[in-house]
Amino acid sequence: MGDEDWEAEIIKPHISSYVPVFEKDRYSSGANGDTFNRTPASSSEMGDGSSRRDHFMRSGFASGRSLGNRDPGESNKRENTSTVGGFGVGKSFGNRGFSNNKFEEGDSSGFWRESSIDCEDNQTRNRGFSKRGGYQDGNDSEALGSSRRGGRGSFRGCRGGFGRGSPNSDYEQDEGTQRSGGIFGSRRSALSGAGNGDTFQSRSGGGSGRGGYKGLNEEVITGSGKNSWKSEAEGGESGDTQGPKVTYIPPPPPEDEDSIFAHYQTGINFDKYDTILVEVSGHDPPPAILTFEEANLCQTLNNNIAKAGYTKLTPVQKYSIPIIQGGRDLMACAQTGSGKTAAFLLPILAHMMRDGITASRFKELQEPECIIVAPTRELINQIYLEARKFSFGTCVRAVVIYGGTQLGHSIRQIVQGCNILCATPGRLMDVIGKEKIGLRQVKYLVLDEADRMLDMGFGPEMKKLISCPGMPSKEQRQTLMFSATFPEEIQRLAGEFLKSNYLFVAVGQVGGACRDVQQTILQVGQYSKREKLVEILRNIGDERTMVFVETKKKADFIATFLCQEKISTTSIHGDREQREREQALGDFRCGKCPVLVATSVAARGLDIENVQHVINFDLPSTIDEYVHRIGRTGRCGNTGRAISFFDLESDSQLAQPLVKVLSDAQQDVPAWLEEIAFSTYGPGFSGNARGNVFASVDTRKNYHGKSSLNTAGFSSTQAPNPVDDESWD
Ligand SMILES: Nc1ncnc2c1ncn2[C@@H]1O[C@H](COP(=O)(O)OP(=O)(O)OP(=O)(O)O)[C@@H](O)[C@H]1O
Repeated sequence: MGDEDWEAEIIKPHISSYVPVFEKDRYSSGANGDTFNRTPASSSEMGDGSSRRDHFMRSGFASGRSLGNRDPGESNKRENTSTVGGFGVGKSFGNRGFSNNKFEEGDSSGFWRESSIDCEDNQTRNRGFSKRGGYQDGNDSEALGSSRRGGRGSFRGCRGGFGRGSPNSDYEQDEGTQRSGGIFGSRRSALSGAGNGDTFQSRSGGGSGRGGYKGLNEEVITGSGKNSWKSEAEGGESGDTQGPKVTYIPPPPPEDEDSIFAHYQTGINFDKYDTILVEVSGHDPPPAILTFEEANLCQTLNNNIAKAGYTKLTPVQKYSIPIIQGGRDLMACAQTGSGKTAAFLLPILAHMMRDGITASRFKELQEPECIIVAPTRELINQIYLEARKFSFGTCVRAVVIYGGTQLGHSIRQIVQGCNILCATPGRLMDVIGKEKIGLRQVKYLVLDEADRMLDMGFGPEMKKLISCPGMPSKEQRQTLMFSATFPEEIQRLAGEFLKSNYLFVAVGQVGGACRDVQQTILQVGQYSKREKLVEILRNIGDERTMVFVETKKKADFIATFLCQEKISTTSIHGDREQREREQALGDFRCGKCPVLVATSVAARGLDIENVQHVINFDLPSTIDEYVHRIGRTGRCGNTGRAISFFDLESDSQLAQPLVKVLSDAQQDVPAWLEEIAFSTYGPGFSGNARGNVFASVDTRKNYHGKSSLNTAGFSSTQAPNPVDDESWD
């Protein structure tokens, strides 16, 4: 059953995007009201669905935020048992300033491939955004999320019908949602969507007074004509003159050395990294290094590496560090949790130390030598913390800026001096537009989660970035791309950003899952999922667990449900305020809430100690997303477990790639899953056939891959890839 059904069901009463606050006298609530302490439920409370339901309905929602007692999957099968509480108490459905504006779709430029996949929101948005003021009759939780933000008027940017990602996910809805319509041109006057010339209505229209179609909680990038690269700083979230201001200033990270260098231990399988095959392709790659000493880093960097607890290089580091030090462009693909961040930070820092830096404090225009972009706020913040750690005690100053926070705060950070700028794309374009950041000195451009940064959600932004005035051409800068997954079509797009002689490093199988994660696929129908989830979580006890669901509203729903079940839970997704997102992550990190229900916004990059379990309550729509999600556990040689609920009705299309990922990672493949894969794809499908170890490698057909064990000296005798005269670049 689709999400639509659920949305239809919940038209009234409205559902808050918040995990509700519960009655304090009954339950011990977390600091932000989001949490419950996990205590075993009494059998009477847990007895059956109806008692749970009653309990759930009775249980408070003190703020009047209510939630229907069903998950999205149950909507039209079960009787509607809408809760008491109504909506809107304390969460206004104020004047959102929606209008009936229509935006002509602009030219989608042809750079990005179109697909026929429609975005989630063509329907829901059309329901939702046509009202001026008042509340939306669309009544999805996104709408509520918007209203929560006090009438900011938002447009989430239908993905224009050409997304690889899950149409209902909010993954893109961090920085890129509202921009994901495949926009290259003006944001103000035209909204590129599917590129088919159709029109669709803006959710926010221009009525927000914010000058366009910003996401629920994002800054917008817009402009037209010669200024089209510029941010609509004056009208955007970041603008000071229009629309409600985003005032959130994130608390500064702790400054003491212990906190800066806090790290978790590598796991028992860390040494097994040495047995992973590595393939480097491209002309004339430098030899890999085996030790940190061989990298010839300066003493301060070496000290910082030691304080960070790094004694041995991971494979991606062994290969990437010399490549970057050699001045080459790089596309590197290595499994989740295997140290890609340090693989680019260390050589960049080494060069900056060697070459000297130019930025000075309190210059109006700061000109960083390095720009790092990542798709989510939490991830870019994490990268910043790594940059801060490795640059500790040096003259290099790293700064982080991201959406959902006060622009003035970002600018204040920048003007204090900025050599490495870690940014989400939207905020980056804002500060460029405000002429706080100049690009002339950029020597290193890093795209973390590069496949995500280049897809239709962020790709247009990235293309704008490299076209910005002042940005050195690709020949003059070093461009570095890292991810655990690199679909071939995205690799092709990357050519526009990279020098033609870039090197491609594949550690293990491109897009493969981390072998340290034990993967289990359970056949669970959607009506049984909640029960199964509770059963699993009770068995798990207090071990840290991330539960992935497909939509924001479901994240709230499941988090609320788990709280009802007295399982300490918090949630993170794109409709939550940044403050709430950070609080949720903090509560999860410190163990106060051992369960984090998340959408795909948390699927990539997040490195949280001790996440022992990932549960895919809903499987994602793409296998790459699956690989990233389960990669939140089993990091850095530690082991982890991933359990996925496979719903026969909705997940069959994933059976075949799942079988492949499981077998490639040497996991048990359930017979029933193979059967589904077989029946879906016919007798030609051979799920267990591993095929080429590097099934998907460097898409430039004229490059031989040179494989080696990452002991660097040893070269395997793998047959060379077929050579083709033609190279796409
Ligand atoms: N050489 C090393 N020795 C010890 N720990 C390391 C080393 N390299 C990285 N780590 C640690 O391993 C963890 C995972 O690293 P990182 O987050 O860079 O992985 P990643 O490959 O970027 O993962 P993802 O694909 O999920 O983004 C971090 O806690 C990091 O500090």
